[in-house]
Amino acid sequence: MSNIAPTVARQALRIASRRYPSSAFSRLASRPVLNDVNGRQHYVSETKPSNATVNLDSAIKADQKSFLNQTGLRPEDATMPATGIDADAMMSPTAGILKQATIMDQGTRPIYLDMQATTPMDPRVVDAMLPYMTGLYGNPHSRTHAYGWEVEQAVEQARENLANLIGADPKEIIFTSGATESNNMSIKGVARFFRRSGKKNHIITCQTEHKCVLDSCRHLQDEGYQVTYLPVQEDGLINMEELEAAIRPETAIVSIMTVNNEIGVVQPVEEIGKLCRSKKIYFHTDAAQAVGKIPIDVNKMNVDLMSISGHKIYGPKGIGACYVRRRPRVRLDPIISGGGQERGLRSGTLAPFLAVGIGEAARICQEEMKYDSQRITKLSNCLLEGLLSMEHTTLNGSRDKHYPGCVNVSFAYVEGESLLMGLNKIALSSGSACTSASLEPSYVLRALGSSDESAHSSIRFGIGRFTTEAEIDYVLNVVKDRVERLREASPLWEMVQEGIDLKTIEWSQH
Ligand SMILES: Cc1ncc(COP(=O)(O)O)c(C=O)c1O
Ligand code: FES
Repeated sequence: MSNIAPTVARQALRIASRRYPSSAFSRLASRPVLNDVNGRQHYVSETKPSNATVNLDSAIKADQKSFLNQTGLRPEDATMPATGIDADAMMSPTAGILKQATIMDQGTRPIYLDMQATTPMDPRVVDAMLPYMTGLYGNPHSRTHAYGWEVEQAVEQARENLANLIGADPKEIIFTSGATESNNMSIKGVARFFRRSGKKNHIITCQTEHKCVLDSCRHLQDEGYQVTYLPVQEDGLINMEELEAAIRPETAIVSIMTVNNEIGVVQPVEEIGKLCRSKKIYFHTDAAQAVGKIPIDVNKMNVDLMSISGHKIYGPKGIGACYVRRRPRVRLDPIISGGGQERGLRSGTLAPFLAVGIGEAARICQEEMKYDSQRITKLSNCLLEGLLSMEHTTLNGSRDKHYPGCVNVSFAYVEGESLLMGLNKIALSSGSACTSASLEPSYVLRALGSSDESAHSSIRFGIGRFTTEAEIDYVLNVVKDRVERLREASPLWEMVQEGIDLKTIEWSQH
């Protein structure tokens, strides 16, 4: 079907473009098509071939080559440590670094280092989705004709890809709108099922979870549930003994995330799973930041429910999945009722183009995890070594139990917001996207025991599949420069340089 699908889509496009000559349809229809080695067709972007048809390595090399052509730099200059390169010169319109920030052609943009908030869609994902937005428009739940069958087949293939990525059975994958919905569905669903049986009324989670987990628990407290919010240690990890001590006979579910979105620490999920299984308690993990980035096996980890998000794995926004174990069977009440789709757990017509998107994203993640992980680790080490070479600079969270694509660093004696403003040519965040609008210090860093000042002076650098070495060089150079300048302007920094211990000073109150 993969051979037929794009052909049908192109036919639909041709018809639509004849009918609406000045529409997006006609622009799409006039784009040339390339066949890949499997005979699949891909639309070619207006300026360069789709990445679907080129090896990523050669794409990166081609990008570097055009960067060098534009800048006139020699290859050895472009890859050498950042110190010799003037950061502002690199950002000049002729330098091309801004354009390198995005693989799409949407004009110049800041360098994107906010991969925890969202990732750009991989062009191969866009290619896979396109036919399902045009010619293949059937309802996947239609059983009586080909329009339904052909999209159902594509949705099931996507389900299989996701299942393969986490070592599950495709029947255990429930499509949702994203990790927020999957978290709500898992925690509220299990809690409400148990309340009906009147046996269990206790949940265990952790203080550094994503807001949607914490808020789901708060809602359940309003409904009469008891919730334990476990603290974390200084390195951001939970203490297994504290978890064990928190378990009660009435505990229905333990919800602890795999990779933290602010500091990148990896919780001991395998141990948590083992403990929960031995106590016959369901284990849910929010793996939005982990799936596709680090190896995940739901059976090895004894996970019963797992939340996954499309837009964190180079797939589309608005779709995610929930892994719900079948053996032993996990019981939960659906939060969305209706036509009984998705094993009755999530009613509503599926969006096939989004399902195909997350499925293709999962396939690519699985195929390229080793390669991506090596690249990201190399870039991350480079960035981290460079940042930590500045004095009074620390990594937040554990260094060894850590996903390298998330580097959260505290710059003492620098005000975080001023630093972010000084770094306006880099898209960065000082915490999670949903809370960064407030100037409150991050609750995650506070839970690690950071002071307000330290939490305020922290920045999260998110490295991903399309981040380049030149970008990291540039970022390192500018951050060093801005931190130095801000510190030079700080009276506190001057006192520290003079050897005064700030803790011994009694500040007068006005
Ligand atoms: C750990 C974690 N959980 C849940 C979410 C929410 O995911 P979604 O945007 O798919 O609802 C995010 C993303 O912000 C996240 O980082
Ligand atoms: S020196 Fe390796 S990424 Fe900068």
